[in-house]
Parts: sequence; structure tokens; C-alpha cells
Amino acid sequence: MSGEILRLRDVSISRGEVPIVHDVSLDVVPGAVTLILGANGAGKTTLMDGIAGLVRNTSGTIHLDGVAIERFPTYRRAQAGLGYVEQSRTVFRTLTVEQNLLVSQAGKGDLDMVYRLFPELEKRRNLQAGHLSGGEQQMVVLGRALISDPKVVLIDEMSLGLAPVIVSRLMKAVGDLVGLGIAVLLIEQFAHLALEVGTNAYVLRKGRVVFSGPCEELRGADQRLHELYFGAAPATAADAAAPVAQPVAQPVAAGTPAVPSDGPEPEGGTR
Ligand SMILES: Nc1ncnc2c1ncn2[C@@H]1O[C@H](COP(=O)(O)OP(=O)(O)OP(=O)(O)O)[C@@H](O)[C@H]1O
Repeated sequence: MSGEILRLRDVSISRGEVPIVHDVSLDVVPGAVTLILGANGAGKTTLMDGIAGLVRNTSGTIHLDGVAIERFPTYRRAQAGLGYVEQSRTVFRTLTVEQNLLVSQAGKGDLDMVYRLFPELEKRRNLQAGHLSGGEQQMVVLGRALISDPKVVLIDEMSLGLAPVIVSRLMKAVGDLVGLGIAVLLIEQFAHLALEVGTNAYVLRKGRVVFSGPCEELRGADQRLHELYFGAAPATAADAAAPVAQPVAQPVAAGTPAVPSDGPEPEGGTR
């Protein structure tokens, strides 16, 4: 693929001594929402942490807009145009919405852009963020990552603990981002909602890419997704008839594994 703004080649990442992500290559292009899908424990967050520089890759290359950033510390990656919305949303509860948005910007930033994306926040700009709903707090967190006008924004599971209707609202905003020229790399466990706004998808299993391609190939394909997530075809006709949407489409409450864990594969694993 050419024209990519973020390009990973053969990236491997360990947590401590444990290899988690293996030889991942992916491209994020402007004007597109790129998805990272996979079961709990597949290594999605570790991959994003590696791109953002919170954990170092043990091998491979990461280019942002043509610049090799894999040895940059986190703040330089941010300066180079990488925004990161980490999994656990946090707002400064006693600061107003506007103070939250500008907190890392020394009072400057494109507030109008954020308020165009989230008119809900403009109405509450002087309200303490602790009084916002969970969905509105997530909008603030997203807005804070966008206000510095990143080239690429990494978004890790902004749906955790939120009602589907709120997740749909946030997904719409993610779709709107590409119209603003911001490329998006999105982890989302509401796969069916993410696939509606996504352009390309990568599915990770045990830290390896097992699918890369257009989202349209995965829309409505619950059985295919199940196999990509877990790697096994149904063993019996009864299994085949069993609903498979749960792991893909129905996350459960925050902190509870939505699907069986798909933990790290030991080096020299059997697959
Ligand atoms: N700091 C850490 N130290 C050691 N192991 C870790 C650490 N963080 C994550 N892991 C392990 O790495 C594996 C991948 O975790 P990761 O959070 O990247 O997966 P994920 O696909 O994002 O899962 P989830 O959907 O549950 O967030 C898991 O087995 C997890 O236990």
C-alpha cells in the first residue's frame, strides 16, 4: 500500500520478558479508519502502546509520515503528530470541559474543531467535567487528543462501560474525523459498530496478524470473525449452529472479560 501516514513493518513487542506482539506489519492511510480487532488478550493494546512509545518494540520499524519514530520517546512521537486515546478514560474532574481540552496546550488549540465534532461539549464548556456523563467524558478525552491536530489518532476501546447508543454516537464522530484529514487507528470490541465506520481491518490472534483487508469482507461475517479471533472451526454441527455474535458484538461490563482470553503465545509456540 502506498500513501500511508503510519507504517509498521515486522514489529515485535514484549512486556517484560514475555513476547506479546509478533512481526506485525500494518499501514494506516489518511482518510480512513483502520481497525485492530481481536479477542481479549490478543495484544491489541500492547501494539498501540508500542506505536505510542509507552513500550518499546524489540524489533521492526515504525514510520510516521515517512519519519522513523521507533526510537523516539513518547513525547516526541506526540510532537511528530501521533495522538493516543488510551483505554481507561480519565478527565480532570474538577476542571471545566474547556480547561480539560486545553490542559496540555498552554491555553491554545483548535477548540472550534472539537466543538464542531461534539456540539454537546460546547453547551457544557464551563461545566466541571466530573459532572458529565460517561459518554460525554469520553468525548472530552477524545477531544483532548484531537486538539493538537494530530496526523494519526490511536483510539483504544473508547466504548468500555458505555451503552451501545453512546458508542454509536462516538463511532459517528470517529467517522467524521477522517473528513478532517485525521487518520484513525481504532481498537473496538463492538466489532459490528466499528466495521460500519472502518475502511480496513487487521485481526490479531496471539499477537499475530491473521487477517488484513477491507472491512466490507468482515461486515456481517460473524462466523468468519469468530474463526479469526479464536482460530478454530466449530467442532460439531451444534457448535456451528450456536450464536457467534457474543464475542464479536456484545462487550460486557468494564473489567469483565467479554470473550475468552487469547493470551500471549510463548516463543516457539505450536501454531
Ligand atoms: N504490563 C504487562 N506485563 C506483562 N504482561 C502484560 C502486560 N500488559 C499486558 N500483558 C499481557 O499481554 C497480553 C496482551 O494484552 P493486551 O492488553 O495487549 O491485549 P488486548 O488484545 O488489548 O486485550 P483486551 O481486549 O483485553 O484489552 C495479555 O496476555 C496480557 O496479560
